[in-house]
Amino acid sequence: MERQQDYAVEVEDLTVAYDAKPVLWDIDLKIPKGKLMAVVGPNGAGKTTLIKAMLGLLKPVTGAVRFLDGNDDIRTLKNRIGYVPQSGSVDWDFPATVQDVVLMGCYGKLGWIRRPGKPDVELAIQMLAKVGMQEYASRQISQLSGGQQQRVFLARALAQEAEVYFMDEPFKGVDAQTERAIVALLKELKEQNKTVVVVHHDLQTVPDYFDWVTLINLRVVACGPVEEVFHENNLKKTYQSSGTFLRGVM
Ligand SMILES: Nc1ncnc2c1ncn2[C@@H]1O[C@H](COP(=O)(O)OP(=O)(O)OP(=O)(O)O)[C@@H](O)[C@H]1O
Repeated sequence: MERQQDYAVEVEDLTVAYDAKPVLWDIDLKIPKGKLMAVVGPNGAGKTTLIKAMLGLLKPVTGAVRFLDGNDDIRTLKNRIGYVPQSGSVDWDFPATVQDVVLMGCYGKLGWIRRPGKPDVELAIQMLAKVGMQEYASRQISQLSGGQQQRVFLARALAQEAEVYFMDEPFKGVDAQTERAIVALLKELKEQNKTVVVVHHDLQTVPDYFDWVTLINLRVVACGPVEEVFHENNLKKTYQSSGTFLRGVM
């Protein structure tokens, strides 16, 4: 029998609307622990909205989201849940160095009162090295390219040492080398039994990068192991009427 704690995230009957217009309908999802899950669907399908609603950044019209061990209050889970927003969605008009930004990942563990100490700084530098950005540690975050900022966001999430990560298009606008580095990080997180939910647009790479997938377009078309649900029929249902060119994907 399935037990509550087998799931990293459970979404039940979730409906989300902007200005009374629903953009996600009746979403039910169960994401088992330790999975690398892609969320795929056409532009405007509601992928970012889903992530934000799961994180409590948007208030749903109906529905519930439960995390690890059935906890439905994300505020009590702070440092156990990590979020890498879409690059470009953060406006860095205040002065902060790359290292400062990565150290922000440690605040959940530290609390706001204790200042980060030497071990925290060492962890931050170690995580920057993982994403190939250690030489930029003292650079202002605003003076980095979009792809470099994306890597710093990843380092910040890693420094948090969370159990469940949400990443909104981490591969967007990154070069091939960075893409390989991010894939290696995802695999490393999986080896540590972390759960990672990734909004992803490149259908070709889904079977290589992920073991679980949710196909979404306003509603969930399918959710499950890639080898079971990522097939032409479901892709057609997901992308029909979106005008997306699917030939050559399967
Ligand atoms: N703040 C907002 N106010 C009103 N409508 C919004 C808002 N944000 C998103 N939407 C609408 O909600 C729908 C879902 O948007 P969302 O950004 O979640 O889609 P997505 O699947 O992430 O798209 P993309 O692949 O283009 O990033 C779209 O029709 C979008 O226009």
